[in-house]
Amino acid sequence: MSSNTTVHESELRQLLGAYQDPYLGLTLERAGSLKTVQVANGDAVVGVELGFPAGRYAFELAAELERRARSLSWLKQIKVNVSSRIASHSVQNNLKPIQGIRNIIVVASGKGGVGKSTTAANLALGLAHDGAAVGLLDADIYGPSQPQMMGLADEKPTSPDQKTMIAPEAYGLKVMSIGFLVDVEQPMVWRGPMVTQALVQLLETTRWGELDYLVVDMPPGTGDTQLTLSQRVPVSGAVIVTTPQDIALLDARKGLRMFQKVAVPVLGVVENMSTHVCSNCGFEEHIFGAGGGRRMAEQYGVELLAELPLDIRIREQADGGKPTVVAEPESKIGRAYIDLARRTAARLVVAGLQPAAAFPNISTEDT
Ligand SMILES: Nc1ncnc2c1ncn2[C@@H]1O[C@H](COP(=O)(O)OP(=O)(O)OP(=O)(O)O)[C@@H](O)[C@H]1O
Repeated sequence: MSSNTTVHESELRQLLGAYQDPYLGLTLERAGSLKTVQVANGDAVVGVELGFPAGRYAFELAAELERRARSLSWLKQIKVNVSSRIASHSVQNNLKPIQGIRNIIVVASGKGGVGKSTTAANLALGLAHDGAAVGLLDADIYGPSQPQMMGLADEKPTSPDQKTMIAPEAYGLKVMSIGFLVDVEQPMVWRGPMVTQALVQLLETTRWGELDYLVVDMPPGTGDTQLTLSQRVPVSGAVIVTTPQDIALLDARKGLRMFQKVAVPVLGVVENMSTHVCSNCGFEEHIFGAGGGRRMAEQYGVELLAELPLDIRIREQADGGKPTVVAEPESKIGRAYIDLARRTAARLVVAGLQPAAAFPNISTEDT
């Protein structure tokens, strides 16, 4: 290799390595994503490997890096190849990961009705949209809504061997729900330990196959059931869904505290129904005040993963069995959900690189 080539390679590596990835919030160098840089006679080939599913962003990133590289006077041609490799991230240290499932992401809320299930469905679909193998476990025992939302209300799991269950599939996702097995019209009268046991069994007896991510729609709230579940399920990270009122009433903070207690990294917060979009004129308004989610995220040192509007289409599409990411992936809201998925997966990567960054800055004395 000529010394010129070595100099060119290190110049190119330095230039591209300094690129700040918007999802990771880190440079490619710091994230360890710049895998190969080869230069021969002024022609360069670069390999970038992201730790999260990137979908179209892979092409956008490649184009951006190629554009930056063209500032180098010696460069004749460049080809940047961006790929994704999703690693298994660590789980609470007393638990064993479930074979075949690389990462379990739980979606939780401080209280009911904040849009946790809708967010979980669109997050799972967003990850799949970007190319990941994804499963969705509806653990919302008090109101299992994933069968309806995923258009699987008339489906049931099958169990040819009477020991394991084959989950129904929708939009490329394996979906398992307590709602497939119990009558959703009947109020659940199970006590905490029964709930946890049933859900752990559901998780362990489903044939998930190889999954990059299993998204778990948790029961709403932060009581004993949720706490035990967070201790029993080997979780890589948690997403907390809130509304502006939830933030004002500090319900969301209970969620942060619960995951801190069980040493599960909080990947971030989603502020749902943060604005209202008028179905007549499309006007978007902060009816509950602006910036609550951002302020809370800053205060507790967690990421604000998304701010989603209160929009009738989100409800209609979810209730109609076709959540926004599949109904309208190119719409503003569809793109916001896909962005949420990328951001969440990227936070897992960062949590692996900088473990302390994923723990909320909340004192245990706080209630
Ligand atoms: N951003 C939104 N815009 C409009 N409607 C929404 C939005 N998010 C959720 N909804 C609707 O609000 C209702 C409650 O949402 P969802 O079931 O997701 O909440 P949840 O927090 O999971 O509730 P639960 O605690 O009862 O399980 C649903 O009808 C859903 O379609």
